Amino acid sequence: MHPPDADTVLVRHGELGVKSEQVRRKMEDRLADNLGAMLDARGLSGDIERRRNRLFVHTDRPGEVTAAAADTFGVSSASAVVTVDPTLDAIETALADIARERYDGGPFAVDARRAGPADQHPFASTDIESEGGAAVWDAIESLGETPAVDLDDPDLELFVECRADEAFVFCEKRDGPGGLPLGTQRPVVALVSGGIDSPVAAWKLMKRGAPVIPVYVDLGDYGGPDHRARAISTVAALAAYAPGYDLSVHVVDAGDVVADVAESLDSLRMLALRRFMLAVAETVADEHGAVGIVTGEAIGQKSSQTSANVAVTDAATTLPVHRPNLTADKAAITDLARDIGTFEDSTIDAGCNRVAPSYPETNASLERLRAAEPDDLFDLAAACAETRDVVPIES
Ligand SMILES: Nc1ncnc2c1ncn2[C@@H]1O[C@H](COP(=O)(O)OP(=O)(O)OP(=O)(O)O)[C@@H](O)[C@H]1O
Repeated sequence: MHPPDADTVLVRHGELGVKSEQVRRKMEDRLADNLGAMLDARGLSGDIERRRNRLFVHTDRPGEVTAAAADTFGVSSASAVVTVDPTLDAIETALADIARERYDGGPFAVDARRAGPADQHPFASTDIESEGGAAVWDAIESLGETPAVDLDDPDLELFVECRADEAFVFCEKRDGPGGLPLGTQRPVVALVSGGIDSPVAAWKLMKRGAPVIPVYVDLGDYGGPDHRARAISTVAALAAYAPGYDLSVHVVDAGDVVADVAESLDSLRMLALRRFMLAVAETVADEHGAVGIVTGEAIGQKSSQTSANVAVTDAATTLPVHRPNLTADKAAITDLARDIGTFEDSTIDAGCNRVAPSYPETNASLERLRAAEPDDLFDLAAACAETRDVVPIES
């Protein structure tokens, strides 16, 4: 919901404000570029104006631009605003106009803030709230309704940000993902299986500014075309957050290796496969200048993810393995998957065969694992990675 006359979207970016001037400016540039790409991807137009600690998008489609900003990494919140003179009269008029158009029953509240030196305006923020509140009250009465105020749980919340030269009046603060603008960190390889967890993990790295290079390891008879298609469609859902970035999926055909490992290893099977996948990811990372690998693992969620097993799988690569889900409960990961739009694709029935053994090791030692896994496991990983397919994804 936005003011009927809104022609500007105010975009806030929380964490950038604490950076040094130089870093902040670079990150703001990146954020403005990413927001521009997001608008283009959605067929929206708008002039992006940069001001200290804020971006302003001047647009004739404020609702859709607000939604686009709220999907852009680095944005903490966005509001479609009407801009008025920083006088009590002008603010009251704007508040009353919004109330007349947007009131739909229930209590209201006015929340005002004033930025800048205290003597800049001949009124305080509390004056805006009380005088503005009275104007809203009258506006609701003029509709033949009975107004009520509830500062804690209003149905209609009206906001005012009053600055030296102008005041912004709005009725929604839409939360963005927060984090940092995409592209402000070096890329990482994302091992994406298409399950619930790994797309969420990749999204979390993107949220902190790191572009991802998705890698899917095709398990052959243990996976199949549906499993592969599922992984690709979860990446397509992630790509909606990253217009202008290449999220092509690197599909590595590992059917023979998986079959071999499944036949020759029992309780250590999954750990050898995970190490194989990390080695595949490292090969792709080296080619693309990526500086880490992200997986969807969470401590103890599966037998291959006990704290002991995570330690032995890590030893397969010299790159850092990022596990942003590490301490998250499954329910929280699933909620986030729903919020970011990957859940639906992740839960398509992929009809794959179970590769996990009935009695998996939960406390593996590196010595035992090295002795059991094929001697040339990492050479095989490099060879499979070399012959991979790259599946383009539209963003
Ligand atoms: N076929 C695969 N291709 C790429 N990465 C994979 C694949 N299978 C597993 N991984 C990586 O290893 C992690 C742990 O594997 P696990 O077997 O728990 O995955 P999953 O349950 O199939 O999927 P998810 O972890 O995404 O829910 C995954 O989160 C993912 O990062």
